[in-house]
Amino acid sequence: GFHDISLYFFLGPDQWHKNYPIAKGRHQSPIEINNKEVHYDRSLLPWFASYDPGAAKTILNNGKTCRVVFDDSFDRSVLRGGPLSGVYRLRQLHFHWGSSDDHGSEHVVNGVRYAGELHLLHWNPKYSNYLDAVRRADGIAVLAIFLQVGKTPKPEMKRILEEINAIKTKGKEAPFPNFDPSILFPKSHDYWTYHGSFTTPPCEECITWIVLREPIIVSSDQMAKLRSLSKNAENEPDIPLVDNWRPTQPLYFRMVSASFL
Ligand SMILES: Cc1cc(C)cc(S(N)(=O)=O)c1
Ligand SMILES: [Zn+2]
Repeated sequence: GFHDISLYFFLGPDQWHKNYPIAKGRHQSPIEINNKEVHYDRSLLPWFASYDPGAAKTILNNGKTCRVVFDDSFDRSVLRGGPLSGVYRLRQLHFHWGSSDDHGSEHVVNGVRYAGELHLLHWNPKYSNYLDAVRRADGIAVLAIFLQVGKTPKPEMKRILEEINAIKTKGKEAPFPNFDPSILFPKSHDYWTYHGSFTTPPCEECITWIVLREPIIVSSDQMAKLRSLSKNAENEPDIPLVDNWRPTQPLYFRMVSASFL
């Protein structure tokens, strides 16, 4: 249908504003993070994730990314601290990647594009539900982790990538029980934070971004695994699911704060 997001990637991010004017807003994501414009904020607290592995439910291919969804019916898996006030409930995680290892991340750091980017999306339970939270400036918190291609991949990524065969085409879903995504975190919790938006339509400006400085290492084969996903449904001609990242957007008058010197 016309509201099918994958159509928007087909039309191109520069067309999104025709249906979602906010896509040309002043608080859009992703952005380029440049050391010159970053402000070290020593009042920033460390962030903490306390996730219940039992909250993991399913993994699915929705035609625009590979997504793992979690039970967010109560404060079961939460993110707290950092720039956030109160706890935010983990709802889903998903990935962005390119058509080759030299690009694919959404955020760019001092001109460096990574092969991919993992987003863990959380919502503020002070609002009655997720759809209410996406209409609020402090409604959503996304923890973003860069995927860097290297020789010694993180073994914890294997579990997700093994499931990829079961969700090759759009609409395919498989059970994904007993998974604590914090095993994917890098050693350092150093982060940048700024206020931004969804990187896909409707591009709501409701996200407190927490972008980790340290990437996690994946192998080139693991990135190829993500690229083996298809945008199309089972009985349709194959369209590789690649390059599901939005180009960086203007920073305008925003401050990017760093938790580290
Ligand atoms: C596809 C998609 C859905 C949602 C809720 C959030 C995002 S993002 N990239 O802004 O975290 C992407
Ligand atoms: Zn995302």
